[in-house]
Amino acid sequence: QERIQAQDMVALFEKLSGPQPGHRKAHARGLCATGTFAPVKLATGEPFAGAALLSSGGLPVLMRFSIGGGNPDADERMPGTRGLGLQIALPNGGLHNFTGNNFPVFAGKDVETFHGFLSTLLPDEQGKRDPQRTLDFADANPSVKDHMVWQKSAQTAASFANTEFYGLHTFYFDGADQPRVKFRWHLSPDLGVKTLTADQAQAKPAAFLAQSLAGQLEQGPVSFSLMASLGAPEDSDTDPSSQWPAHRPQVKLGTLTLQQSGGDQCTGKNFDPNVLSAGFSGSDDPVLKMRSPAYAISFGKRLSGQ
Ligand code: HEM
Repeated sequence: QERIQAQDMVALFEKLSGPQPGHRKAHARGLCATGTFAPVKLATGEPFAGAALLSSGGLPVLMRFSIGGGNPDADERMPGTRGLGLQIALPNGGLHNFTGNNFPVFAGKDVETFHGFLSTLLPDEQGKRDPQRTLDFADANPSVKDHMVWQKSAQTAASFANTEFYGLHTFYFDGADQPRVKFRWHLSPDLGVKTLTADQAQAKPAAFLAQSLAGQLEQGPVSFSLMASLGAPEDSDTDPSSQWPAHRPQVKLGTLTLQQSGGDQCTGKNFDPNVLSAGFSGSDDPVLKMRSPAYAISFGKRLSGQ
């Protein structure tokens, strides 16, 4: 099997959505927001205790909520991928990014499988798409199946504030007075998960998510809990299509509270998920590793109007 590079992924995204100069090559449609991160207090020896990320309250946060795909005018009534790029600024000048999606399992065990899966969505020479190609690919590549099951059942997000976001990859934390922590993170909306039926979604305008979020912010606090699931030795740390058992212990790391939504502070940002604060590191997951070069290529292109 041919090795797929970051530029091949970006080229495929550009084929799927057509060239969109100046826009992100994935998650092109987005909504920026700001807020603060308040960490929980952890006792010495507990997992994550002593992390710089968790050592002081009220850290400034920049967020970008998004719709999957390269179309900057994507219809928000459509079910499917929603994303969140989250950047926490530490007092020492460090940054920690958490960039996740609303699905709990990735479409493929590695970059080649993900690329193959997305390629089945391209139209043929006659401009026709063939869903059977995708089904045949899934039969030959079972690691995309759990994601396809999710996609089939996914409903339209009612609001970004009512959406759960999953980091999918495995990360590590190395701190003093504790064994190495192996974890996967997710953000759980404190207002609860809410989705729309197809009829409810069709009754909305094509763009409603900015207003939904602004309305919720007027009514009261909008927040998320940052959670970490702790992995057992047998849980995969390199395969984002392999879900960990749901009963793994969970630690709450803190609360993310939104202050404002709208604005263009996210335009010049790159929410590269491998930018991590002291003590944290990414696993050898090849999909996680590919994300840094792919985001950098897209970042450079969009900043230069390509
Ligand atoms: C090989 C796998 C992947 C590739 C090649 C890829 C590629 C990209 C690219 C090129 C961008 C645009 C970056 C920019 O212009 O700033 C992007 C954005 C994004 N991706 Fe991925 N991605 C991958 C996997 C994932 C996964 C696993 C997740 C979720 C866990 C994810 C979530 C997001 C989100 C939320 C954004 C929007 C970030 C923002 O608002 O700036 N991606 N991705």
